[in-house]
Amino acid sequence: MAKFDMKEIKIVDVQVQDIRFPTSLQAQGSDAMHKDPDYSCAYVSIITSQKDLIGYGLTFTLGRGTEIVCVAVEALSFLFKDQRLHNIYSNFGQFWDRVTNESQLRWLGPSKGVTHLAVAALMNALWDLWAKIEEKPLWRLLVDMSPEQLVSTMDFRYISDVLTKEEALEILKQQRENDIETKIERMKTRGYPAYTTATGWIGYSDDKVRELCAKYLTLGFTAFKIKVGINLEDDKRRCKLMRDMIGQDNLLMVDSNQRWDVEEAIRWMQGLAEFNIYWIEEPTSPDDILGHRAISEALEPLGIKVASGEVCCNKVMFKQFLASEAIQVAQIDSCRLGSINEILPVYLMAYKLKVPVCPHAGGVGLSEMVQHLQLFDYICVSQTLHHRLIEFVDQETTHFVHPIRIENAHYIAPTESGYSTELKKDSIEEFKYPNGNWYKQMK
Ligand SMILES: C[C@H](O)[C@@H](O)CC(=O)C(=O)O
Ligand SMILES: [Mg+2]
Repeated sequence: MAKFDMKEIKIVDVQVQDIRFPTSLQAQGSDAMHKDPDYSCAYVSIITSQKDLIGYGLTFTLGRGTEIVCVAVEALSFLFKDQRLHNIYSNFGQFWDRVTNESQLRWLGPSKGVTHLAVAALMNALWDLWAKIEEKPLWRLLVDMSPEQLVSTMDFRYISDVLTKEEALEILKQQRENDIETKIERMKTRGYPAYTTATGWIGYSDDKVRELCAKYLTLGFTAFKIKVGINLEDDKRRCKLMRDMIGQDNLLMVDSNQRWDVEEAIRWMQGLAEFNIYWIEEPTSPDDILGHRAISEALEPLGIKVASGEVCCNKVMFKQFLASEAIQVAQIDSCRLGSINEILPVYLMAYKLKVPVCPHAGGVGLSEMVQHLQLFDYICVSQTLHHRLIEFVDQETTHFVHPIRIENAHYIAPTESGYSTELKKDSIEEFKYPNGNWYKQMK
């Protein structure tokens, strides 16, 4: 007998808080374009009529700007208030469409920018709530849903030229016939392989990079990412340093965070090719599909893949990147796309078009969320770990009530109910902006 009756429960309030961690002070998270990122989030609580039943969701931001996303959350919240949960979840895809296409607010997007980040925060909270109602970790909720139920959470408008609802259903049904129990067991015991970006932020000194490489090698990591893009000679020195530390057998990825023009990206990467680079991430404008394709073609003979997606704002953009072979690694982001309703069709398109998904993580809560999604992909969609890794950065994970568990450089399947999105009360009190304790002391 289910603990909660969704027909009885209503949403009574939607609250949003601006939470900012001062990570820029130590150059944590710095890259060629974001030199002083303060890892932040617009943090949403969906309060229900059922005592203590709250859904938490968030979207990742970088300091200034978080308050704008909070205003967008407030502007959308009327669509959630007073709704019965049954009405939302019984046709979740339709509800997603209603929120994403609210007839006045959609003008600010559609499906991109501040309003879409707000959609992600709100819908992430709804997914957390659903998993809590079912008393399951989110990944398990997805695994236990029938293919029909899963498809009913998605919206195929604008992507049915590449993936129809019927095809999605067919893929999910077909994969379910394979042995999923062994895969579930593997995720609980050995976990999902990770790579780390914690070693190579652009503001770190060479000594710090060395020290962190040594630390993460000891922890069992075999794949490392370093930030590049400002000065080629510096990048050569830093890549050599990384290679000297991690050896030739481990993977080395680089990330320029949208720094270059297309031709410049090609030349730059030709200059770094001697360091045996596995992928170049976000080499140019994240909206430039043709540019990514040109870079991919030029770098293919050098064995360098092109990765992108952390700011790819919707399923339509992903459709084009995937279908035009512009990227060889798809990096979905749990807060940039409009939550799981939009992420699942991207996983299915990537599966159909044979592009591995290696999600963007770290940030605030991204690792906590994407572990659930990547586990679902492994168990029910791609069913392989080949060429697949989840990013790992340990910043900000300690602020979560149920932080990620990493063992021997693998994400171990979460066991607690929900989407792992709840922040600790003490962390909120300390870092809420502008009146948290940390900010009061700064005045
Ligand atoms: C500003 C962020 O730290 C960004 O550099 C993260 C990123 O590109 C990544 O994790 O990859
Ligand atoms: Mg990146």
